Amino acid sequence: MIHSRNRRLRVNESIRSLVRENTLTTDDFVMPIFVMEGENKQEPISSMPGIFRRSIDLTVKECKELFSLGVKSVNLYMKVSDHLKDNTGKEAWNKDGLMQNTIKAIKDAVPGMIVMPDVALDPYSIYGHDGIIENGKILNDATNDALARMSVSHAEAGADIVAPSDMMDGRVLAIREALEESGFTDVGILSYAAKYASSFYGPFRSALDSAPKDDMEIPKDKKTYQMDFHNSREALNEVYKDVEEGADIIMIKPGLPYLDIVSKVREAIDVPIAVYNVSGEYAMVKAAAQNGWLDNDKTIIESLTCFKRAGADLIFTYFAKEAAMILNN
Ligand SMILES: NCc1[nH]cc(CCC(=O)O)c1CC(=O)O
Ligand SMILES: [Mg+2]
Repeated sequence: MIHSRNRRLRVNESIRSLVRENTLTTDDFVMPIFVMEGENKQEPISSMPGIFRRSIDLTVKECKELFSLGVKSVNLYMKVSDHLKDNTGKEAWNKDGLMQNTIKAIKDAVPGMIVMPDVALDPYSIYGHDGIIENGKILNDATNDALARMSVSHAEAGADIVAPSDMMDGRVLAIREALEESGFTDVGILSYAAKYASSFYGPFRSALDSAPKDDMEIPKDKKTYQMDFHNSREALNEVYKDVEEGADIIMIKPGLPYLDIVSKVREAIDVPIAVYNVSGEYAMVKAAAQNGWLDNDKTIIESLTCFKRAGADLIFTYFAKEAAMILNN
């Protein structure tokens, strides 16, 4: 006769919720946002149904809505006009640039919103790379100087936390030192510490027109700086270094196919862990849901909860608004 019956704790929703180990709330969400020049403009991103590029005014409106739904952080990406792109990425630290003006506008309208600008050169690079290029190579240290200037200009505009997503070595230290020297001791760094070279970034790159250019003279992919997806121990090596250099929060990216990495890093470190449910993961769920092959709402909540189970504290997800509406109901 069996005495131990695990099904006892599953007989109804009340008992299930009583013994539940992880809970998803809107407190966990960071919403990535795409911004473009202009006024009263909103353009759909075809590979990401339900996601738009918006001008600053409509972005502010969206932020108010997000905040009222309980989403208290946004991660900002700029669609940079072609004529502003070059190899140095200098538009990235223009005091009057699209990013800087967006940060100011959001902090003015929704002061409680945690604003996390993306720090990386790719949207500003004529080559679509996260670094400055010389003789066909991505320069590490020169790129770090640029990222530090960019971060300080974000802090001057009012950013709460800068989020370097480039994967140059030593950039967390370079950014931390520049922020300290400029007096921004309270501006945090969320570092994309273990970021893999992934096919799941496709829809994002088309949203910003930021894919590496097909040119014989430059690397055709990001494999000399982003990590090799065959590796897992290497993620710890990356994370330890960024924490030592002063990262306040570290990020694992992509998300769903990389939950083993999240779990492994969770066991190794005690700083908050962010995970990025990237554009390709969003596109897969949306495509299946639109075909009636998956239940949209249930699949979203299950996927996001799995990030919590794996050990993530914060979730960057394009589902943030939709998931907040589902959870609030
Ligand atoms: N610095 C680039 C950057 N920052 C965030 C993403 C991807 C996000 C997503 O796919 O949702 C990328 C793309 C890339 O590395 O090419
Ligand atoms: Mg690193």
